[in-house]
Parts: sequence; C-alpha cells; structure tokens
Amino acid sequence: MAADLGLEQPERLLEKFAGVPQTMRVSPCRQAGKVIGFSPHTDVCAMTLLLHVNNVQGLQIRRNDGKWLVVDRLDGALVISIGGTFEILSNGRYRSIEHRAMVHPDKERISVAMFHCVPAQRSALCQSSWRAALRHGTSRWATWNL
Ligand SMILES: O=C(O)CCC(=O)C(=O)O
Ligand SMILES: [Fe+2]
Repeated sequence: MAADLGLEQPERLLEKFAGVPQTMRVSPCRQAGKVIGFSPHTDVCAMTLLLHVNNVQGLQIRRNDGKWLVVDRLDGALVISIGGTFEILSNGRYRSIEHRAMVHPDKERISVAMFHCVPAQRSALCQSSWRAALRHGTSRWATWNL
C-alpha cells in the first residue's frame, strides 16, 4: 500500500500510524435479532487489524448495493480494514468500508482490534495535512511530515 501511494520511504508509514490495541466484549442477548453490538460505522483511523478471539461470528460489511454481508470468521485470521484517514490520504483509492457487529443470542463475543491511528496530540496538524492531501492528491503525502 505504501508503495502504491507513492511514498518515498514506505517504512515511515509504520512510524506514523502507531497501533492502539483494544479488546471488545459483547454480552449475549436473547433478542439478538433486534439489537446491534456495534452500530454501523467506518473506522476513523488509518487501518484496523481485527481478530475474532472466540468462535462467535458477528461482523458484517455493507456492500455497494446497500446489503449487509456476513464476514466469515477464519481461525487465527486477521480482518484488515481501511480507515477514514487512509481513504482521505489516498484520495479515495482505498475505501473505508461501513461495518457493524451483531450480538449472539447466548454466547459472549470477544474481538481484539489494533487501531493504527495518527497520535491524538498531532491531530490538529493532521487535519490541515488532510486538507492539503485532498487539494493536492497523493503525491503530497510523500512529503507529509508530522
Ligand atoms: O468486533 C468487531 O467485529 C468489530 C468492532 C469494530 O468495528 C470496531 O471496534 O471498530
Ligand atoms: Fe469498526
């Protein structure tokens, strides 16, 4: 992805978007068909790595036709999603997908995410950089300094 974005120093991507881990536990609910664990959203960070820890499926992504598609759980596999930061920095070349997570009627659901984000204290500067990225396209990203 870094190469595709035309970065002169692809390894700098790792430095800029440090990972913040978070564990999510969603309690079972008998009325699972009527409630949502995580409401529809797109992640704001650059990239999310998600691991479904126990054997309880629940993640769904919204397809272009508006229908929800179940993301099958694969043992030990990470689900990697693009966040809004990357969508902006790539001028929409990489799209942040809308997703949600459903609850299970009788099993707790546990997932662990690593959100790769711009550090919060730098966000004001980032917002002006995003605007620059939008104006000038991805080539500006190569010289984007935090
Ligand atoms: O637990 C999941 O499957 C998704 C969680 C999620 O979308 C999030 O925390 O942003
Ligand atoms: Fe999410």
